[in-house]
Amino acid sequence: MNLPAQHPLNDGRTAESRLVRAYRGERPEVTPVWFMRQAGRSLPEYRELRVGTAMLDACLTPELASEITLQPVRRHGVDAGIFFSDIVIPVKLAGVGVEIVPGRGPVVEHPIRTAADVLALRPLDPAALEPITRAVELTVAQLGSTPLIGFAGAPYTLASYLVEGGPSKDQLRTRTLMYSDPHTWAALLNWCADVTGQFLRAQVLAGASAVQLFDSWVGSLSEQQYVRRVAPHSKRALSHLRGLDVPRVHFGVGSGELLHAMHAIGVDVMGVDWRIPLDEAERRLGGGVPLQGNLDPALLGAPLPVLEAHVLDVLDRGMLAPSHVVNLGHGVPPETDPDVLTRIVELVHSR
Ligand SMILES: Cc1c2[nH]c(c1CCC(=O)O)Cc1[nH]c(c(CCC(=O)O)c1C)Cc1[nH]c(c(CCC(=O)O)c1C)Cc1[nH]c(c(C)c1CCC(=O)O)C2
Repeated sequence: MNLPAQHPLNDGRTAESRLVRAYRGERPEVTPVWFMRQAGRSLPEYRELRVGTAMLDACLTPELASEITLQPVRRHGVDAGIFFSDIVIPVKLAGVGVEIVPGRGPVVEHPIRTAADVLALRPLDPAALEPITRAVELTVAQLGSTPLIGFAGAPYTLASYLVEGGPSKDQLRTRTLMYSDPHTWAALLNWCADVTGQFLRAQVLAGASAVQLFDSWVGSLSEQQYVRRVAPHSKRALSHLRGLDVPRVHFGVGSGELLHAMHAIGVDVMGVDWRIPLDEAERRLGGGVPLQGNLDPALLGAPLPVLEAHVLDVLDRGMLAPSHVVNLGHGVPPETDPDVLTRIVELVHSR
């Protein structure tokens, strides 16, 4: 491994954690669990800390980003922290005007739609990643033997925000660009792959013990277009982790038809949304792939006995995979009662 000697995976702090073992395909006695968007608006302590600070400013203030990352770990006893940041941070650090509008998501000042727009994109100066490095270092020092998961947005999902200028239902303009101007498309996705790959590498070098590549909106693509026009760029993003032996997780919403192709870019673990059961995901992947997921976030608001039965069903189906990390099929909805998340952690750990 080319990880720094004092890296948590190298110095033994996290290598034997339940999460890292499960990501490597072992079955620890207790199934690990964490939640996408575990840090954030479901927590009153998060809302309190965020008062008066814009989302992306919070991400770039190391002490704040670190504290927000730690909050759900302390509160719920989850098996990992997920670094508090956002997929658009590397885009912003490369000089693109982007902010996060509360309740809406990332909004880009000048959407990127033409060859000239793509040509004008600047590379990311590695020095700009300093606040990320610092925040990760502060966080892993506090986490001790609990692993930190680093993450980044995959090129397609990032490009969808750049082209649409904000959140969109089915990435229509983005897909139109993909069909109409393959050269501009490839240049844009390569740029996204490099900034997002640099962001990912910085987190691992600073101490993250695993990474998750979020291709959240990949479900709007056909498998054929994914393989031809997107997968090579996702691979390129991961190539920035060359020489760094950390488990790689890949996840997209509505990606049931793409599981096999998404796994084939060279990842260790597949995240599954709630639309197909884990035994079906296992079948589609042809067996042998560790799985993560896939509680339906809608059930967080259901009566406790209904939710608990669902958790047990997901655990049962996960037994068919070589290993399983419990998570939601997408992020924690902001209106979730945080005690419900704590209850899920207790239930998973008690089985
Ligand atoms: C698509 C995407 C984005 N950002 C992210 C993705 C991929 C994951 C997914 O599919 O949800 C990734 C992300 N964004 C955030 C995290 C933090 C870590 C965690 O999961 O706890 C992670 C992993 C913080 C955040 N990122 C955002 C928030 C909410 C903003 C706030 O609290 O003010 C948080 C906690 C903002 C954001 N950023 C983005 C969206 C769609 C939104 C939501 C808009 C809203 O509902 O307000 C883009």
